[in-house]
Amino acid sequence: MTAPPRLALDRVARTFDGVAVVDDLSLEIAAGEVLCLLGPSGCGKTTTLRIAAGVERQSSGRVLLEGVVVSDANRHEPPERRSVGLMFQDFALFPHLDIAANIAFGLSGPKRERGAVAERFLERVGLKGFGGKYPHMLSGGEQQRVALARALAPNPRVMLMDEPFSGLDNRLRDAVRDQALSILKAEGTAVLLVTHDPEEAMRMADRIALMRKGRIVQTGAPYNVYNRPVDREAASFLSDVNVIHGVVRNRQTDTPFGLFLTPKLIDGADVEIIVRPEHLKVDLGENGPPAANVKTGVPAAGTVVRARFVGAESLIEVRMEHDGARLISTVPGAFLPEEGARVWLSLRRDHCHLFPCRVQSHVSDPYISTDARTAAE
Ligand SMILES: Nc1ncnc2c1ncn2[C@@H]1O[C@H](COP(=O)(O)OP(=O)(O)OP(=O)(O)O)[C@@H](O)[C@H]1O
Repeated sequence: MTAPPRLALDRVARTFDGVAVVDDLSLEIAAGEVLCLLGPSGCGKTTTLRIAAGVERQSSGRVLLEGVVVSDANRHEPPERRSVGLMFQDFALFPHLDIAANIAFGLSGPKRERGAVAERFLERVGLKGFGGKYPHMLSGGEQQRVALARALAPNPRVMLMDEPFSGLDNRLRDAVRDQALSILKAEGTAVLLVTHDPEEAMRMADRIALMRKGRIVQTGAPYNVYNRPVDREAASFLSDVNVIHGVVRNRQTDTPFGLFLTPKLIDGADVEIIVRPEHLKVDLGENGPPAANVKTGVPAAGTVVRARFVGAESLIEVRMEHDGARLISTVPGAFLPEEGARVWLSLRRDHCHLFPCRVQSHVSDPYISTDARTAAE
């Protein structure tokens, strides 16, 4: 028999003043798994986490820990009875307690045992010997690691983390979160991590749950969420995107970059082809336009309006000749064509995502028929 998920939210909703902040949201997290709840500010991430912790009570739905209902319409276990660890951005260490006492604070049992556990977790986070110091004597990164040790010391079955690393500068953040991740993995803790930072989510998560307006709109491994977005908003939340517009004619969309088959869409439907900057190829075309091929379609010409070296890659902005639109390409290394140079752009067609526009100018429903859509899905 498979073990029940460490944490499950089952059709959870929360309204404030009649507004649904969390709306029919379900998720499950297994032991040793990191699920990142990723979404823009105000989409309901923190409220979801607070419901999981028991700090907030949902308006409807259930919260289960290891298959046991801890909150539904009839019961509500308080946070301290849920065996969940909490770590927030504004983690407050107790200033009047030394580091060892801070870590031992939530532990039960004889003082000596609590002290030994605190020592062990200090060592785990690389702060052996810091037990007698006080919080103000530690750097931000060290304090964050103490907060992690404090959250882990009671051996929680589930760890709930809300933007826990956002107070740290970039380099320190990478080091602290990599260390946190390896400890959490070693402990086999189920982790729900809330963030609005796609890079953090992709770095930390086994699965990302992309959230918008109180709902999860897509869940999957980071690679899949990045490479198979469900819609334009999902694509553009994870990185900058280029948008190429087209209109369906005879079941296909003709663009300056070649034809795209659109068999499910009706003639006249407006479509958007979304492509990330790293999937847009730049060619100087010194010997004329590069040849069209199956992988990259037809190259289209434009003029370089900006070329910048930004470290591991270069960023090239091109104004297209066919419609004046500006497209951005990122290419590895220091490839810097002259501003004003004529170049050819082509698309990695396997990384293009085609969606009907949300607002249509010629048709009311872009799909051929509801039946056709259902059959095709
Ligand atoms: N106690 C409350 N009373 C009324 N409205 C609330 C309450 N808590 C949250 N909200 C509202 O619910 C919405 C979602 O808030 P929440 O903090 O869950 O979003 P979030 O995605 O975590 O945002 P951020 O990334 O900015 O922290 C916001 O519009 C917020 O103002």
